[in-house]
Formats: sequence, structure tokens, C-alpha cells
Amino acid sequence: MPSTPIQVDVTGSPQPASVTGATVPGGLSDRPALVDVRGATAVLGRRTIWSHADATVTAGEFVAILGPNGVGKSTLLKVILGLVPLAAGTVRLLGRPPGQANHEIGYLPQRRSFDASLRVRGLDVVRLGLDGDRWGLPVRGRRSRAVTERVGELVELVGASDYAHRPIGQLSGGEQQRLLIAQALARRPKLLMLDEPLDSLDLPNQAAIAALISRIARTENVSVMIVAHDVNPILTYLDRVIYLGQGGAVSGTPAEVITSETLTALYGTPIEVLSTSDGRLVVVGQPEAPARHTDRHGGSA
Ligand SMILES: Nc1ncnc2c1ncn2[C@@H]1O[C@H](COP(=O)(O)OP(=O)(O)OP(=O)(O)O)[C@@H](O)[C@H]1O
Repeated sequence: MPSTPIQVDVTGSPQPASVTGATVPGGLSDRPALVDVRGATAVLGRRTIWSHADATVTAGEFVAILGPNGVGKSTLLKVILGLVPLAAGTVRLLGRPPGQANHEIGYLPQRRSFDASLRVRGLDVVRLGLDGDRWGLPVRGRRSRAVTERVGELVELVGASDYAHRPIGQLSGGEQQRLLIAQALARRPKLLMLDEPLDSLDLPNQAAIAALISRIARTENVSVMIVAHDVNPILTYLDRVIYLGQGGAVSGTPAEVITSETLTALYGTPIEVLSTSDGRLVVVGQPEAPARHTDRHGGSA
């Protein structure tokens, strides 16, 4: 059976999280919405991935998209970018329909790693963020100098000066990730959309990259939407989380959303959120994404 949309109603709970996308905790509600998703349903193939989802990101926010494997976190980013059309609802990016403002977005898609034999230098990977749409055609003169200067700035910004001249395939996962973040920042975007940038990094590197993203968000005045499996490395930097579940999304501050009550309502099954002595959050009982079950039954929207 396809999943029945779950309406998450936390109205009346002591600390209500926003499920409408209309309210933005933390006193940022007067800022313009960079991303505004309302009543959205995403269907891939014949599967409803999520429905009735609302999400907003306002200027200056650092927002995480959380949820188990396969729940549709990457799909939400792709919907906002206009790469996946909505089956229902609306999405606006920088006040425009999806796909019309992507030049103002720095997008880092989900990836695994570069092939070790890839000879392209780190510097060239960063440069692709500026002139990748020229398909290798050289830029000359003043523009060429401006590009080289900007690449140098970006490499310094992410702390990659020591290794940016080396082939990207020979760099560590953390080093590659810094250079890819530099690439995403190349055109001074208003919003960085990062799909699991901490994936496959060890804990010290996760902490370092999370701190780097937060610092850049402040110094470069860029908002951040980051997809993550584990909220802990980014927890202290977050203004808000969008938690995806079976039927939709629940959004609010981490303290509002990552609670046993809210996640139990979102998933319709008992979920326990434990807090460890060092302040880490552990979510126990989170179900597998429903899409995997509907798969077997040929579920449709
Ligand atoms: N073209 C497609 N047709 C049908 N189903 C698809 C298609 N692309 C992705 N899916 C499925 O849609 C679901 C959501 O995928 P998505 O990548 O958005 O999830 P996710 O939450 O980002 O997962 P993960 O955490 O594992 O990266 C998955 O079950 C995936 O298998």
C-alpha cells in the first residue's frame, strides 16, 4: 500500500514546532523567504516519496534536512532546484518558480568520492564553479585574471591552499569536500544547498567541515540548507531543522523538533530521543523509509 499522508499536528504542545512553514522560530520571520515550499507532494516513478510537506528557509538561516535513508531528503533539494517536478503544492526559490534562480544557488550534490586516478587538480575543480558552463573553452585577458584571483580567494577561504594544486583523486575525503564547497561558493550564492557533505568523513573531519560551513555562512552572508544523517556534528550551528517523515515534514528549532513527542507524531510509531552526557542526540526506533515498503507492493501516488 502507498503510505497514507500523516498530518503532523503539534499545535497545543508546550513547544510547538512549525508545520506550516509560515512561522520561523528565532525572530527571523520578518526576513524574506529564500525557499518556500507549501503543501508539496513528490512522486518518483509511481511512488509518493512525501506529501503535504512545508518548508521555508529565510535569509541568514542554517537549516538541516534530516530523516532516515530513502525518506526523500535529496528529493526535497531537487524539487527546490526544479530538477524534480512537484506532483502537488508549490515551491518558490528566491521568490521565483523552481529552476529560474539556480544561478544564485551553490549546490553540492550527494557523491561518494573521486576516482584515485583522476588527474584534475583541486584548483581546476574549484574553477569549474566559475566557468564550468564554458565546457572547457578558455577564458582570456582580464576575465581570466579575475577567475584566477577568485579561485585563489576561494581556496584560501576553505583552508585548502596547501593541497589545491594536487590531483583531486589523490586528496582525502575531507580535503576533497573543502574544495567542492569552494566550488559551490564560486559565484557568491545567496544559498548553499549541501547534500550530505559530511558523509563518509571521520568524526574529526565531520566537526571541521561543519565548523567551516558555519563560519563561511556568517562571513560570506550565505544561508545554508544541509542534508544530514546525523544531526550531532552540526547541532550547535543550526537555526532550524526540517525533519522528513512518512507523510510530510515537520520544521522548527532542533529543541522543538528532535523530541520523542514530535518524531512519534511525525512517524506514527513510538520514537525515543535520548540525550547523552556530552549533549549528543540519539534517535531510537526511527522506521525505515516507507518508500522501500511500497516498492514491493507497486505502490502508487
Ligand atoms: N527516479 C526514481 N524513481 C523511483 N524512485 C526513486 C527515483 N529516484 C529515487 N527514488 C527513490 O526515492 C526515495 C527517496 O530518495 P532520496 O535520495 O531523496 O532519499 P534520501 O532521504 O536523500 O536518502 P539517503 O539518505 O539514503 O541519501 C528512495 O527510496 C529512492 O530509492
